[in-house]
Amino acid sequence: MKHRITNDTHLLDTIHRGEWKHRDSWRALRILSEFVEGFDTLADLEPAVSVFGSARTKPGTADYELGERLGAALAKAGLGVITGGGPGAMEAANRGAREAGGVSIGLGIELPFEQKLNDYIDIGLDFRYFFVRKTMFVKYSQAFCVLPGGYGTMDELFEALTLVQTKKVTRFPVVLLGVDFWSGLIDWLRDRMLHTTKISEPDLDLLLLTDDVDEAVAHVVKECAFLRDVDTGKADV
Ligand SMILES: C/C(=C\CNc1ncnc2c1ncn2[C@@H]1O[C@H](COP(=O)(O)O)[C@@H](O)[C@H]1O)CO
Repeated sequence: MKHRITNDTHLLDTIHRGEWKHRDSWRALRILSEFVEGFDTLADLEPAVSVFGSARTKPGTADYELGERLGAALAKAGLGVITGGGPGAMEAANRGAREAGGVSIGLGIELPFEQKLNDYIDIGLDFRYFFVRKTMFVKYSQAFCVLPGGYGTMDELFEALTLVQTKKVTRFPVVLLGVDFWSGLIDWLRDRMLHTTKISEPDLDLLLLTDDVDEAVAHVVKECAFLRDVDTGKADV
C-alpha cells in the first residue's frame, strides 16, 4: 500500500536534514499556528477527560462497549470526553459521550494513510504534529482514562505518568480500564521497575486499575473536586 508523506515525517526526517534546514524555520511557524488554533478552539472547554485506546477495537466487542459506557458515564458526570478522534476505542468513547448528551471532542492526527474524524464528534480538530496534539490532551483534560490499546495508547499513558512523576502536572488521575488487559503490565511495573528501584511506590500508586466505569468516573470526579479546592485555596497539594 502506498503511504502519503506527512508533515511529522518531514520534520523528523534525518536523511534530508540539509535540504530542510531553511524550510524548517518556516515549519516552526506552521507548528506555532497549530498551537494557536488548538488553544483558541479549546480555551473555553468545560472540564473534560481524555480517553485513549486502540484504533483497532471493533464495534460490538467488549472493549468497544467498555469505551461507550465510559464515554457515557463521563458525560453524565458533566465531563467532556476528548479522544484522538479516530476509529476503535476513540470512536466508542466519543459515541458514548455524544449519545449521553455530553460534549464529545476529537483531536485527529494526520497519518500516512487516509484518515477522518469519527462520526460522533461535536468539536473536532485535525493536527499535523503529534507533539502539538499531545499538549492539547494534557492541557485541556483533568484526567486520562486508558482503554486497552497498542503502542499509541502506551505512549499516551506513559507520557501522562512521566508528567505527573516529574510534577509537570499535579494530581492528574490516570485510570486503566480493563483489569484482564492491564494486569500483566501492572505486575511487570511492580516486579521489575519497582523491584529494581527504577520507580518508587508512589509512582505505582498514580494508577487506578478497574473494570468498573462508575469507579473510574468517581475517582476522576473526586480528584477534580480536590483540584478545585486547591484552586480556591480550600485545600493544599
Ligand atoms: C490504525 C487505524 C487508524 C489509526 N487512526 C488513528 N486516529 C487517531 N488517533 C490515533 C490513530 N491511531 C493511533 N492514534 C492515537 O494513538 C492511540 C491509539 O493507538 P494504538 O496503537 O491503536 O493503541 C489513540 O489514543 C490515538 O490518540 C486504522 O484502523
